[in-house]
Amino acid sequence: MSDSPLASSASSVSSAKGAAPQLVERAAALDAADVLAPLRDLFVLDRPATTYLDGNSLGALPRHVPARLQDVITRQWGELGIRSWTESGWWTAPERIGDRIAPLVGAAPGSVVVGDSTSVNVFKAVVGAVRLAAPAGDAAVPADGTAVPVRDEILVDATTFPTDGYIARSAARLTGHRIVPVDPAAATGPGSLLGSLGPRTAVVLVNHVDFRTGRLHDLPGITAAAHDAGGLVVWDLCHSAGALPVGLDAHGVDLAVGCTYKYLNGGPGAPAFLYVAERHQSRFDSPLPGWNSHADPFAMSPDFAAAEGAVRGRVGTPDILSTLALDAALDVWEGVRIEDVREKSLALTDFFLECVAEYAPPGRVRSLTPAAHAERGSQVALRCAEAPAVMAALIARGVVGDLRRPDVLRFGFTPLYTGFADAERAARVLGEILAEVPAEVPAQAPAETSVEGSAESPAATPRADAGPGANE
Ligand SMILES: Cc1ncc(COP(=O)(O)O)c(C=O)c1O
Ligand SMILES: Nc1c(O)cccc1C(=O)C[C@H](N)C(=O)O
Repeated sequence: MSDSPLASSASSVSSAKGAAPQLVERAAALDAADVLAPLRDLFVLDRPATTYLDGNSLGALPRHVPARLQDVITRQWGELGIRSWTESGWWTAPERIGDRIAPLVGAAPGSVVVGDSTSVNVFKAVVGAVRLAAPAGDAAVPADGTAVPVRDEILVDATTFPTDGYIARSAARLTGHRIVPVDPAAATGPGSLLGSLGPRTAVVLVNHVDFRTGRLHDLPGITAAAHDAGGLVVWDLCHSAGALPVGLDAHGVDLAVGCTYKYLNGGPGAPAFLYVAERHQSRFDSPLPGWNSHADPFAMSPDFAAAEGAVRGRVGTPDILSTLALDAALDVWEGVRIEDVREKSLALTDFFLECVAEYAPPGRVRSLTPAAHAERGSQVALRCAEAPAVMAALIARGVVGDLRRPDVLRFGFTPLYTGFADAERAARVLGEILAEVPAEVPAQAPAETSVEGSAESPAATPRADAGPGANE
């Protein structure tokens, strides 16, 4: 792998065929003024050969992680062996590392724990939330005999990453609730999240940023509205943790989950995290109470007594190698302000859209990502009729984004290591490829954001993912 400093990458871009000089110069100026630019050297990036825009699927490797893992394996495991559970702090790693993630998502110490996959944590959070809400079937019957509707509905983001939907449906079957699919982006009306809240709402499960379109949902507004209706909210932060300020405590979120292998760079299959608001912790009743969630695990008691705090969200023995790789990866956040990350993320995605408008032949791609900053996460999704061939060609030329079938090109922008010259190069290579790949059908779908101009709400896209193909 070769890494080169920003300056040499900018000069290689400026001499590139077909580059628009004003964009190359702007990219160089923006990179030079970027307060986060020095962090890029903390990562292994195959530059200039590769422009890595897939940190919204798998974050890049921080340089120091291999040596730290080597120590965990050879010294902590090899030499200390079983003693490392105490002497190397293995036993308390899930809550200690949770406390390192907490400030990045606006959570108090003691409210975040790492472990298991996001999917498993969605299960814990949804069932836990249902148990915190008024139990289904427990209708209060007032003196006049009028039945009060029970809280028997789980509202689920209809555009959710599939695993959340599958797990919510299973949780609903187990708890006797019904699933109500809702559109979290629609302001009001039938089918909208806000319009579906009511006295039957027990729990709302929403993705903070839509994995496909990059749309950022209104966490403060949805949380407040769900509470006004008497329900609880579970947020999936996979695409926002480490990409933008979340403010879990400030906005009164009940429970949240997220993965650590995207913007937190914890590595493939790194453990996920679970947030339980302080005010709910004493009543949080995990559906997966394992011995690691017990108040005194080594009592090995047949009776379960839940630990205090976020620790009760643990289940069984943590995956120490992955957990400590994540621990090491989090070092790159030392002194980094998430507000600076957000500012750069928006500037990067704005600039990329501007470059795409300059380089892409008219009408070949349309942005599904909202133009409004308040509605945008840290990725750009472009609808393109020839997306599978185009993404394969992009990857072959060193621009690594991903494809979401059938027709979405996704580009993730990770402010810790993505620069403005990367955005310019990616858009330029995309333009070259689009000029070579013949158009299948005119891409003129309405109600999307044209990269050439105005912003409108993107339509929900059909989902047909079945398994990984070329960078899926
Ligand atoms: C929003 C969201 N939730 C959940 C997941 C996946 O969960 P898991 O870590 O269990 O694979 C992803 C991505 O894989 C995701 O984007
Ligand atoms: N977790 C993934 C994996 O193990 C393989 C490939 C992709 C992923 C992803 O994270 C996909 C991602 N959540 C998405 O937004 O599409």
